[in-house]
Amino acid sequence: MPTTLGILFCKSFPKPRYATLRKLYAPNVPPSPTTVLDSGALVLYFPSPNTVTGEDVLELHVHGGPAIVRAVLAAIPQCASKTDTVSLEAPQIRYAEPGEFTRRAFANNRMDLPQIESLSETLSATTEQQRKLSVRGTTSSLAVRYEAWRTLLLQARGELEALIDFSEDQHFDESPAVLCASVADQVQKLLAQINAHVANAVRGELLRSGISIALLGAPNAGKSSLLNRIVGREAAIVSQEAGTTRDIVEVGVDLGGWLVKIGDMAGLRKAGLVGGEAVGAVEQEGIKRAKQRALESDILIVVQDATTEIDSEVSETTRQCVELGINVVVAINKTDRVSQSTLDEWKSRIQAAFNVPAERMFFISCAASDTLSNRSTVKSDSGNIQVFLRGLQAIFRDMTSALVPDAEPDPSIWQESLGATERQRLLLSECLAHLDSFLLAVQIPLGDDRSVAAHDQAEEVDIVVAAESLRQAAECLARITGLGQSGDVEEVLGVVFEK
Ligand SMILES: Nc1nc2c(ncn2[C@@H]2O[C@H](COP(=O)(O)OP(=O)(O)OP(=O)(O)O)[C@@H](O)[C@H]2O)c(=O)[nH]1
Repeated sequence: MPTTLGILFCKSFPKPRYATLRKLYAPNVPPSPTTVLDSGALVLYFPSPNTVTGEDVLELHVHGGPAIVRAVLAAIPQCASKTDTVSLEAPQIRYAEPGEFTRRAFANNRMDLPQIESLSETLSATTEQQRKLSVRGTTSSLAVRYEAWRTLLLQARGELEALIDFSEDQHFDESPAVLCASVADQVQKLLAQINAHVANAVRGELLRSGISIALLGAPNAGKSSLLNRIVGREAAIVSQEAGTTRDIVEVGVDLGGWLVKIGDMAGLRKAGLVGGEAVGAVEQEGIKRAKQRALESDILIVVQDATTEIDSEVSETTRQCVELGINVVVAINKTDRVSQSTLDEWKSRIQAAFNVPAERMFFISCAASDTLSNRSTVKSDSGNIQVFLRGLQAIFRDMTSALVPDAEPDPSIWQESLGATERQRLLLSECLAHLDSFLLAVQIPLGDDRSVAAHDQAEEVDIVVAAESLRQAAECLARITGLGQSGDVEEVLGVVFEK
């Protein structure tokens, strides 16, 4: 196709992969100084197949004036109206549909489906960690891994089906029982790998959708003040009046490269009369929502006023969060109002109340004057807020770094697992369910005590059912890479190009 456009240059077609300076002329009229469209365009020609789409690509870098751009765009379709001396046939020239280059790249095997999904994420990445995550997925390594797993399953299924296809007197090098055991062994190893991959994909999801943080504490503990210090603006109302925050105030912020969603919530206190003051229905509803939000968070920050006692409602909800495995951090606030000896006492009190290790305990003062909006330039850290933020970031790093299975020779491949998208993760979970069915069919115990020893009586094993489970598991992997049902490809491309 680009050779057709040679008519624009009135000169030799540029040497492939060299940036060449060319005048662009109006097509189909004798070239003259009056038919020049752009006096100096940079032209780059990339012949297929090693191009972004796998097809010939011609890039015209013209001067940026709207009139020049308009004239060149108007001239391009005219190139197709007559064949020039170089091209054999005049192709249709039209504007590309949204995402068409990527679609063509996929059709010409220049990109696989996981790469396209990552490209979509690269384009929507807003934080540094999201950028790193999406860049990891733009190589073809994820697709290569899925395809290797699928091949392994197809081979395993082939071995099993040999047992069905051949007659009983057929000679096998291995007995059916040994063969079943060997296939089951391979499947169990694969299952462990996919499980580790899925666990990392869940961690990657935290980077993509943001880490959810809940601020929990008694009324007036300083939750809104802390939120404002973290985000560097007055996102929530701060007041001396207890019970100021009624509903959840959600704020999304980029903290050191991580997207976090912080929820400032109503202060917890028991329903009924508190200090002669009634807790109204609206506040009660706020407290209910606050507890729920805490239980659904990835990180719970308990804000404790250093001048008051620990509230029983706060400690109860915190304990529930600890039981759920939620990361709990305690920020002892208003340190400007108490002595050092009181602060020392707080350490043991917090440990006893919440069982939180010392590195998850921070002594802060939200009343201190430096603001976080200029935190990169602030040298002093009055209020210890920056120490607190660094502590939080260490937790983010911990929660979002790849888990590497023991004795893994190449940890880098597990980094890439973080880049697996939610669609891939769901299909992998489906694949795991089929592998479990397979192991059940060959009667390998499920659960932690999985044994690689196959059932001695291989004749009792339902080989047909087992082989079918392997086929379905392999199909899930095929759907991830776009080798499965064509509907999957269209669905993914549709979602990506919609964005
Ligand atoms: N001295 C001192 N006062 C603080 C500090 N942090 C917050 N305060 C004050 O404590 C009061 C309550 O602060 P808020 O941030 O509104 O507390 P809250 O926990 O959001 O309160 P509710 O919305 O009622 O749950 C305000 O008057 C703040 O100025 C601090 O570190 N030191």
